Amino acid sequence: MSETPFRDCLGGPGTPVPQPFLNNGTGHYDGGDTHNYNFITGNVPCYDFNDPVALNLIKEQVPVILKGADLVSSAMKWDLDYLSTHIGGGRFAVFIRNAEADRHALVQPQSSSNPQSQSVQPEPLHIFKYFDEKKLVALQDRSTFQSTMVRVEMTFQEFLKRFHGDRSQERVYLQQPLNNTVGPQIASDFIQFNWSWAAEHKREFNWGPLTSNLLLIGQKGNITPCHFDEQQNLFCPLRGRKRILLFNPENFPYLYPYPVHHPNDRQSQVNLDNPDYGRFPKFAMARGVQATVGPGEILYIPIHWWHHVINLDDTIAINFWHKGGGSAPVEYPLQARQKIAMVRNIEKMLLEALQDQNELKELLHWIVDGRY
Ligand SMILES: O=C(O)CCC(=O)C(=O)O
Ligand SMILES: [Fe+2]
Repeated sequence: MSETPFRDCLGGPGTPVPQPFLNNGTGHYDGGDTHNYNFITGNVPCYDFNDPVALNLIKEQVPVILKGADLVSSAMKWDLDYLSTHIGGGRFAVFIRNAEADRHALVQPQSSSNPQSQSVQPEPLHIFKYFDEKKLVALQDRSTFQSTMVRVEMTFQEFLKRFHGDRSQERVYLQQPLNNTVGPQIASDFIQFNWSWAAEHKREFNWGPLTSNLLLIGQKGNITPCHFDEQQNLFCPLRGRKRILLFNPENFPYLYPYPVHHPNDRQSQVNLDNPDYGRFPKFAMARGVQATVGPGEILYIPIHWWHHVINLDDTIAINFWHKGGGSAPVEYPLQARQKIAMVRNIEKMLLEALQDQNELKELLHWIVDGRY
């Protein structure tokens, strides 16, 4: 119970430590976990599913692992074969990283004088840094964005072919909200989720409505780099383990998020595996916690908490994203998450007024330089 919150959890003392990433001699990344990150100072606590201490932590927006959870018991049988048979003929969003595309990107001349864009090398193949396609279309200075990741919609069978392909040449990550194209067996499993638990606790936690259940199917070694979401998240691994590094919202200035208009909005510019302290000196002040979670466990990722997700195995997971709620009375001083929402709104408001993304930086200097 509460006195030994780490007992019997994947990430707790006495449990297997994630094995080092293997470089299997072919020079390509082979999953696992090399790093003892010096900015990680502790483990996320782990409690029984219905332990009131855990439920209270969620209410206070503190990450926690729930074990013995029966929220998605009916999906514990989901594996690639089962999904392949039952998921139906719909199309699924798949992010693709491809070595050939990276080679091509490297020889493209950079047209801009922007120093950032000239020094950018494509990320290693296993990094899936999310980008917002709508923001990409609206981006005025394209030279500030470089990605060789593409999002392609394909059938599950097409995805499987790529999933089992040569991972030194191509990596894939399926990330698709469950929708009504799934076959009747998956729909029936979905209906059997413990929706009464979810509804009751959503109320107790003061969350808004459920927005989606994202299905994620990733390859061992794939990484979703450090970002935050504007949603409350109950993250449920179904197959394989994930190691997740988490930073509270106070770390916002230390993690250097891209500007709100940038396609990589909400992502950190810092590479956690090789931080550039010259460009991002305040990253030295970042402090985080970690969790290794597997099937039968749920990780609560609070809204505005940064998270960096490492797939230690081939994985299948489903999340429950909820709107934040926000009916709590405002107390001063404001909390970091409230300041983040405020900062984002101010950036959006100024952009709308200026109608030019390139003018924003100068205007912000007008406000601050020599004055504050
Ligand atoms: O599992 C992953 O790779 C990413 C999950 C994530 O970022 C989320 O559910 O918000
Ligand atoms: Fe996320």
